[in-house]
Amino acid sequence: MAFCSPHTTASLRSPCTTIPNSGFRQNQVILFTTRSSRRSNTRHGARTFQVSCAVEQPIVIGLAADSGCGKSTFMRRLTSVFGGAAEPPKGGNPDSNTLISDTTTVICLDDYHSLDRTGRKEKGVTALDPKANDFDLMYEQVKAIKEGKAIEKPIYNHVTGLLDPAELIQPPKIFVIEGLHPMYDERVRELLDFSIYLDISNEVKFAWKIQRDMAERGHSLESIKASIEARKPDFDAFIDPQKQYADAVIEVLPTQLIPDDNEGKVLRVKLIMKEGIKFFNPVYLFDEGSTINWIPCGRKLTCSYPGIKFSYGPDTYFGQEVSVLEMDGQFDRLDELIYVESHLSNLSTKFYGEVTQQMLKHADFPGSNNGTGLFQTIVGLKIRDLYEQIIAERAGVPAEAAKV
Ligand SMILES: Nc1ncnc2c1ncn2[C@@H]1O[C@H](COP(=O)(O)OP(=O)(O)OP(=O)(O)O)[C@@H](O)[C@H]1O
Ligand SMILES: O=C(CO)[C@H](O)[C@H](O)COP(=O)(O)O
Repeated sequence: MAFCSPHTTASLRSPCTTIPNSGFRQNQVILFTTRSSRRSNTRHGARTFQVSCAVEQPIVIGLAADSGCGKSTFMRRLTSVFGGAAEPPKGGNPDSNTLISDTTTVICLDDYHSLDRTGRKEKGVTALDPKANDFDLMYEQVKAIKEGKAIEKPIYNHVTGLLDPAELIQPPKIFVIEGLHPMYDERVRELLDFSIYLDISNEVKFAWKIQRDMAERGHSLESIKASIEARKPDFDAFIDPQKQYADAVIEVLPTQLIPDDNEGKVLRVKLIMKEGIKFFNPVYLFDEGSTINWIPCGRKLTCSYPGIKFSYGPDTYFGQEVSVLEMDGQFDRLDELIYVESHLSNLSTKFYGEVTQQMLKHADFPGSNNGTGLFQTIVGLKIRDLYEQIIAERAGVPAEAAKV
């Protein structure tokens, strides 16, 4: 237990002062307890009370996906839910893969490649192969962060293909590990408070890769095809199986609204949510646990061809009970999303229309007119809620008191 200052009246959001050699620092998650009784004197709402404060350990979120499958876009939506912009560490390596905001630090697990680009080529392994990654170090460092300790994390430089000198990472409130293998190693998996897998079907992955790598990186169609084919066996062996461990999966498929569609522009997106996860109540449409098909196009929602279809219901996924919310099609007018939002429950919003507001705020992000953006935003809100509930439980206060 570290003291802010004895007998200070403070609010839940007040920062502690730095306590030398304590491992505690300013602006970390702070829990308040009185010395006499934890529960009876904790702050809720506008009441304040005399406190001492202890810094809590970060919560750890895992986000898994193949390269080019929307992890960065998802992270931008997540950090926005917490209210701040994420930036690379100030004054550090310009090729750092890390993004830091007031609340979150996102590290890219590519930084745990044990073989650089040349090393992989010499050994004939891809970056997806566990042999090219240092899982012992990954485990030790994620564990250290979770215990509230700073780490010296290596950097994999995507510009040069080399392993650069390490960067200092301080424990944040929310630590996100994104990349190819957040749920691969059982020890790392056990450290995760919540995990997400972005499951992009081959057809869609191909369409996105072409769009980005041809338009933005000058790659040829043939080289993109070859790169996808070369990665596929290792993707199937080491990356894809992680989805069975995820608490939420966002699955992106070609639309079923256009027969034999091969353009990949209209998407069918599923949000697969595991049942029975502490602090995570799956979102539902109309009636929890029922099976629902809903075509909202009409007076309240403008839909051009091929329209929009929602489905919701219980299912099983790798033998586990899940709820699945599905959206096929795309929005014509994003402001009308409020109509859809008003029919969804358990969204963990703080006010009516927060999903729509978030979507409008980032209307220029890829996927903002379809289920990818909608479900990424919803998962971001669920993570905020999970965070607040974990913090509240640790503090022994009602969840309301730990709102960010
Ligand atoms: N929801 C989406 N809808 C359409 N295109 C998308 C979507 N998400 C991502 N993309 C496309 O995929 C590209 C890669 O997205 P993003 O940078 O978020 O992925 P990433 O997983 O972080 O990639 P990498 O690991 O290679 O850095 C984007 O430039 C965009 O072209
Ligand atoms: O799958 C990847 C994850 O982003 C990359 O291909 C891997 O990190 C290797 O990077 P590079 O191609 O820059 O050498």
